[in-house]
Amino acid sequence: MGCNFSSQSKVSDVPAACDKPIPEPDVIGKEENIEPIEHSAEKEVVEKKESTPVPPPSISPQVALQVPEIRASRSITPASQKSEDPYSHIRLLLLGSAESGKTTVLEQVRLLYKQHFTESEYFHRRAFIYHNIFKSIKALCRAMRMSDIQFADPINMGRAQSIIADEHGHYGLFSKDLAEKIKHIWNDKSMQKLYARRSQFNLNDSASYFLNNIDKINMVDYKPSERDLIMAYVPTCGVQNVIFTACNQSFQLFDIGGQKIDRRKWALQYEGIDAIFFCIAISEYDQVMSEDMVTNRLDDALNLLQSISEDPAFATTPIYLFLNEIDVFCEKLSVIPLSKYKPDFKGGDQDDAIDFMENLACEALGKRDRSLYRVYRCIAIDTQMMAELLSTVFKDIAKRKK
Ligand SMILES: Nc1nc2c(ncn2[C@@H]2O[C@H](COP(=O)(O)OP(=O)(O)OP(=O)(O)O)[C@@H](O)[C@H]2O)c(=O)[nH]1
Ligand SMILES: [Mg+2]
Repeated sequence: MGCNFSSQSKVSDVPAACDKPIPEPDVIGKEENIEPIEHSAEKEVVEKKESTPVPPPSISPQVALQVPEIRASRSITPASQKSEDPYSHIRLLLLGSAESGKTTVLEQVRLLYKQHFTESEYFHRRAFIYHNIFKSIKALCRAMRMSDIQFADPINMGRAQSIIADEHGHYGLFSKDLAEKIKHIWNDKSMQKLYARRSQFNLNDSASYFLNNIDKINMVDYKPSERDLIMAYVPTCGVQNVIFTACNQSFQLFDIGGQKIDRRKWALQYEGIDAIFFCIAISEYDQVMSEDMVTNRLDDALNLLQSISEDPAFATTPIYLFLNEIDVFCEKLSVIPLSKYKPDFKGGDQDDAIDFMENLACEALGKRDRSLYRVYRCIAIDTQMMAELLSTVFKDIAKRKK
């Protein structure tokens, strides 16, 4: 049986998705402070501190989007120093391992609670969309090389080799030649067969979404849509936060990078936190961490949840647990049996498998009073689902605060 308070999300008719990216060296550059946005109506503020730089928009897009792949300062300013009166808001902290959906939740909050993106943020996300596309096609080419599948068009073999050999980050418009190569490879009949087996190798969850839209994206005047922003993966380095109003209450939501290197600085953000949003990508049951290529990602996420749950700093702080990526999880189950990785799972349908995952999470929260956590099943890229879920959660938090 699952825990109480679960939102029984529909697991049929969910968007198609795929696997996590093949690990590569960290992306980055120097730290960037994005100007706070002020909305005249409610004076809501978005503050950002990410260390993923993008050259200034004044440079020509072709040149400007070539973001260097250097990781620089990852310093995190303690949340308590980030606004004049940090305790005037209900303070929420997003935690979870890398690629668990934390930033996706934050970006849904921004879309749903009308925190518009600045031009520089669009520019920044756009750079990463090119990078996401290149990383995905490279991962697919590598997987093809390792598989027993041959390209339907033999010319694509040479194209794939050149993609694999290309060490650039590709944070900008693709040349016409490169765009054509990517399209030929992606549209190869055999590639589609390989893609159907994507659960067997690491691939970004949004690979097909962006690869299918490459013509629209590879345009000088391309501006990402809201959907594109939600689908992009921009690894968070440092901390970012958004201030918004819900249930007549002011909230401040903090999002921190979930990679191991970032976790060392998490504790700087713990002061004065009113509730934790913890994300687990339950689809990761068969994957290993990019940091060490050994630790199972789900086990890592559950251990992390347990350590946060048992941290004295959060002894009385409610945890809202988001069992995320239900769509990818359900898609994967038929290809990669859960019992192979979790022998305690004795089989059953999708709902049984989700219940099993929920039980694992509840075990990790085992020492915590039942009134101090809620568990929700979600697909963070689904804006409608998140609208309902977040509204319920904000109401609950506001009620607790009264
Ligand atoms: N299909 C699918 N994709 C998702 C879901 N949630 C997030 N994603 C995608 O997964 C990728 C990673 O999500 P993020 O929200 O950036 O992950 P994160 O936890 O912030 O990762 P770090 O910043 O590295 O700690 C993005 O491409 C998202 O679009 C989901 O429920 N389903
Ligand atoms: Mg993030």
